Amino acid sequence: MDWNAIASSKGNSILSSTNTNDTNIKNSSENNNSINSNNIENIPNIPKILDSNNNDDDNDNNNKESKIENTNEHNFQKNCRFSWNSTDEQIFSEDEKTIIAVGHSCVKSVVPLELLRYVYLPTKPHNRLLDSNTMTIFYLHQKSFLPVKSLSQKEKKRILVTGGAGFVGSHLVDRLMLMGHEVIVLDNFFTGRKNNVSHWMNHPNFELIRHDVVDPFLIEVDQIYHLACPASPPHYQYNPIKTVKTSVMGTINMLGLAKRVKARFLLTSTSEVYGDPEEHPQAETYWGHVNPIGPRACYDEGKRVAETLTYSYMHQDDVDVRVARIFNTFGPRMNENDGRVVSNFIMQALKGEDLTIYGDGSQTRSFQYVHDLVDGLILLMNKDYTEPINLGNPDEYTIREFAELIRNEVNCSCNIKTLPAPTDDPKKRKPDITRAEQILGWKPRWPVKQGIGETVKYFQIQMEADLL
Ligand SMILES: O=c1ccn([C@@H]2O[C@H](COP(=O)(O)OP(=O)(O)O[C@H]3OC[C@@H](O)[C@H](O)[C@H]3O)[C@@H](O)[C@H]2O)c(=O)[nH]1
Repeated sequence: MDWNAIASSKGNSILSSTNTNDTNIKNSSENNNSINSNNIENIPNIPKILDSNNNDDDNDNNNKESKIENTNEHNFQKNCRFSWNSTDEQIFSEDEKTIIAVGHSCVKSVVPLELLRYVYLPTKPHNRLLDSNTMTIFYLHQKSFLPVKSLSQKEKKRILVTGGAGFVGSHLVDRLMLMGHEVIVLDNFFTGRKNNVSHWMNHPNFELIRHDVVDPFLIEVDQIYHLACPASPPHYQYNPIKTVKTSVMGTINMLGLAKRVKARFLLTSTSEVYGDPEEHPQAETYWGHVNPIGPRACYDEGKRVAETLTYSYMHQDDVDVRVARIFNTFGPRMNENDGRVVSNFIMQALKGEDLTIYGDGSQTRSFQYVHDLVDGLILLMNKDYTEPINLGNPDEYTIREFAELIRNEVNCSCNIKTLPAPTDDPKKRKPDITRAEQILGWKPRWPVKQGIGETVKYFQIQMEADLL
């Protein structure tokens, strides 16, 4: 991204201003996604930040067209009158219908949604150009970055995110970066992807390290968000021994690190610790119903041991811990072949294939959008509470209802076909989020339909750009 125009824009530089109300980010370049040696100079989609007062300067018609189109896309402030010092009341637009920001002011995690969308929902990929004639990809050099908050030395934390190149991890990293912290990502890229965080590479606040948490790692940090572990059933069942090792040895290594450098440690546990629940909805006090020798055990029991380890380090060694039990989560950057129901249904619908329901489709799940989860994780990390907390959206669907919802959202007339139910597939799941509401002041803000809309758009963009 060449945002050098930032420096030269008059007055409201998005980098230096704390109130970005008058700042527009525009893409004034061409929208041609295929390239040849003649137009390589005109590499498309290089956004420029211009002073909004300068909008009328350009008399070139073509340029005007592309400006209008891209203004709608990148004008972070147009409809939202967002300020970096926004309060929680300013998360929604004035008509209360549109979400314009994410986060919570009490932990200073509020950032404009448009900034985040700029990296996960570009109309064309920012850093890649596919030449379909020669089947070659040009990777574009990013010269500058989204604006991050300027924090004092006291406020600025060094934060380690294990699994930070994965689906959830990369959204957490985006938010922590925009908040102004220093972020170190550890990932072995089994399910994570460099592209999920490539927009931060070479940023002075960012480091990406290829490392498997199964091996010890030493670094001075203030906080550790421990996410590293494959989360989709086909992925975690692919190599169950490795999944157990990741949960057990990976968590021991990260807890050992937290103990040594006195960092606060947050474990991302899962609703799967409740197994095939006999209590509904599931509160944190429920002990669960897990088959210890079934195909899901490598993940379910792995995470249960990870929780046991976390509280053992707390009691025995005084490690400062947090535990989030994450319920089904979806959003952009899910792996298209990750095998979970949301990405499966969306990809099948976009390709016009049959939607595959496992079993009779009467099993239920409750789906949360990824921004809500990131909000909850940051709140939990920064609150003084050590018991486990459920993070999920209690909006419960049968899988058959969910298939209908995706068909409507994608507007496809695909059929539904049923396949055998997986062994030990939980029959129902819904979080009791009373604790999160009372302790964190958190509840989901994203209606499932709205999150699905963004996710469908993400997969559409990826498909159009031939990136899947
Ligand atoms: O194509 C599909 C995929 C999945 N399903 C069904 O949809 C339901 C949800 O399945 P997913 O694979 O998305 O997720 P699961 O609920 O089984 O596991 C998830 O639980 C919570 C998280 O911690 C993990 O991300 C994951 O383990 C299951 O009943 C599954 O059988 C389908 O009907 N069709």
